[in-house]
Amino acid sequence: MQKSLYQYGMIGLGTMGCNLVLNMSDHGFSVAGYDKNTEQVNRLKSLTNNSNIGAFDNINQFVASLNTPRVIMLLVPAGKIVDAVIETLKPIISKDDVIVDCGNSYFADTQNRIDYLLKDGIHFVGLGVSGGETGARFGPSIMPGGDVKAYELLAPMLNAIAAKVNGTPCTAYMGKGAAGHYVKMVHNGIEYALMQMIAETYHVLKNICGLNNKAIHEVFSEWNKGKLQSFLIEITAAIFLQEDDLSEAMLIDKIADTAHQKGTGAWTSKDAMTIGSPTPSIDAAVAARTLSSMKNERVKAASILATTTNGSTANINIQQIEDALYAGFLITYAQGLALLQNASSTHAYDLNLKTIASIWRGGCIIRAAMLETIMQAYEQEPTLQNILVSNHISTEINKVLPSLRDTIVNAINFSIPTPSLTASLHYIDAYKSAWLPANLIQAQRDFFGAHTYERTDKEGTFHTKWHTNIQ
Ligand SMILES: NC(=O)C1=CN([C@@H]2O[C@H](COP(=O)(O)OP(=O)(O)OC[C@H]3O[C@@H](n4cnc5c(N)ncnc54)[C@H](OP(=O)(O)O)[C@@H]3O)[C@@H](O)[C@H]2O)C=CC1
Ligand SMILES: O=C(CO)[C@H](O)[C@H](O)COP(=O)(O)O
Repeated sequence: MQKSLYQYGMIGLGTMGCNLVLNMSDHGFSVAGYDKNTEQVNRLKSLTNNSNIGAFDNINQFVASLNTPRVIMLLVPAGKIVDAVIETLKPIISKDDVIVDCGNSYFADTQNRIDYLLKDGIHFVGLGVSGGETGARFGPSIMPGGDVKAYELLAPMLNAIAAKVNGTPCTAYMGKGAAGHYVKMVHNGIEYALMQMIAETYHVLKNICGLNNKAIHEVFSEWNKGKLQSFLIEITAAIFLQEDDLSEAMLIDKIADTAHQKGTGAWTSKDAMTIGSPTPSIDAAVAARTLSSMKNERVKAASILATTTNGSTANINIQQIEDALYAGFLITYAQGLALLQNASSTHAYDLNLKTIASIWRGGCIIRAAMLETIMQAYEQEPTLQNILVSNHISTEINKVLPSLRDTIVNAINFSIPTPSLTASLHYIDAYKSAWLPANLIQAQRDFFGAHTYERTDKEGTFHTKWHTNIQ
C-alpha cells in the first residue's frame, strides 16, 4: 500500500528549517525535510518521532514523498545556493508545483527566479520569516508575497504556525512579485538601526553615566516595562546578566567589538537610495558595523589621533536617554515604512502599511509595543506618507525630541560616536524644515554644469550665466 504523502517539503534543516518543520508538525501539518548535510537530517530525526515528519538525505526520495502539486520550502543560505537548489529541483518537479524561498534572499533575485520558473509553469514564492530560532519553532512573523494562487495553498498553514497577537496571526499576503522578500529586507534594515541605537545608548550609559553591566541590565529591564517595550530591549537586558563560561568576566566584556553582517541592511540602504526614499538611520547602522569590523585600523588610529573632548561635564540623565532611544526607534520605523510606501509604487507591490505594522507586532526581531500605535496611525490614515506627522506620533515625538538632541550633544562632547541616533535627529530636523539650504546646491549645479534650477517666484526652469573670474 502507498504510504500517505507529505503535504509540504522543507529543504535546509539548519537553525530555521529544522525549527519550522517542528512548528508545522505541532500544528498538524505533515512535512518531509531534506538537507545535503546528513548530520542535520539525523538531528531532525533525533528531535522528533512524530509520524507527520519525514527526514531524507536523498533528494529524489524527498521529492517522491510529496503530495502534488508539491509545495517545497527552502531555508538555505541566500544567494547562489538558492539557485543551485532550484537547478537540482527543476528536472524532478512538475508544472504547477510551488517553490517557497523562506530565506533572506535579495528581492531582485527573487523576481528573476519568479520569471525564470514561470516559463516551466512552476510557481516561485518569496517569503520572509523573522523571529530567529525560537520564532521559527514557536511562532515567527511571516511575510509572503507573489502569486496569489500559490499563496492560497500556503495560507492555512502560515496562519497556523505564525505568532499571534490578540489571536491575530502575524502573517498576511504582502503583495505581488518579490513583495515578501522586499518587506523582510526592510524589516532587517530597521533591525540594524534599532540594534545600532541600542548599542550607542549602551556606550553612553557605560562611558558617560559610568554604569556597570548590572546597572545597565537594570536600566534596560526598566525600559522594557515602558514605552520602549520590545524584543530587542528585552534581550539586551538579558545579555548584561550573562556570565562567561570560559572566564570570571561577564560575557559581554569578552565578545570582540567587531559586528558582522550578511547584507540585508546594506540592500535596504541601496534600494532606498535608488528609489529616493531616505533611510539615514539604517545607512549609518550599516556603516557603523563596517567601521567596527576595521579593528586593526581603529586600534592604530586610536594611538595616533587625539580624543577631542571639550572638557564639558555630563549633563544627561537616564530618563533623557530613554526618551532619546524612543525617538530614534520611532524615527527609524518612520524611515523604513516610508521606504515601503515608496517602494510599493516604484516596484508595483501594492503594499498595505497597516497590515505590515500589524504583522510586525509579534514574532519578529523588531516587534515592539510602539508598533500598536503605528498600526493605529495607518488605520486612521491609510495613505499616511510618514508616521511622524500622524496625530499621535507627532505628539509623542515632539515630547522626546529635546532629549534626543541633549543625548547627542553629550555624546559629542565626550567623543562617543552615535551615528544612528544622530542620523535620526538630522532626518527629522530636515524633514520638518520648511526651508533647507538646497537653493545653494542648485545654484552650484547650475554654475558648474548648467543643470538649471527652479525659482520661488516663477514657473519653469532657469539657467544663469554666473559672474566668475574662474578659468
Ligand atoms: N538564523 C536566523 O535567525 C534567520 C535566518 N534567516 C535566513 O534563513 C536562511 C537559512 O538560515 P539558517 O537556518 O540560519 O541557516 P543554517 O546555515 O543554519 O541552515 C542552512 C542549512 O541548509 C543546508 N544546505 C546548504 N546548501 C544546501 C543544498 N544545496 N541543499 C540542501 N541543503 C543545503 C546547510 O547545510 P550545511 O550546514 O552543510 O551547509 C544547512 O543545514 C538564510 O537565508 C537566513 O538568512 C531568516 C531569518 C532568521
Ligand atoms: O533575518 C534575520 C532576523 O529576522 C537575521 O537573523 C538577521 O537579520 C541576521 O542578519 P545579519 O547577520 O546581517 O545581522
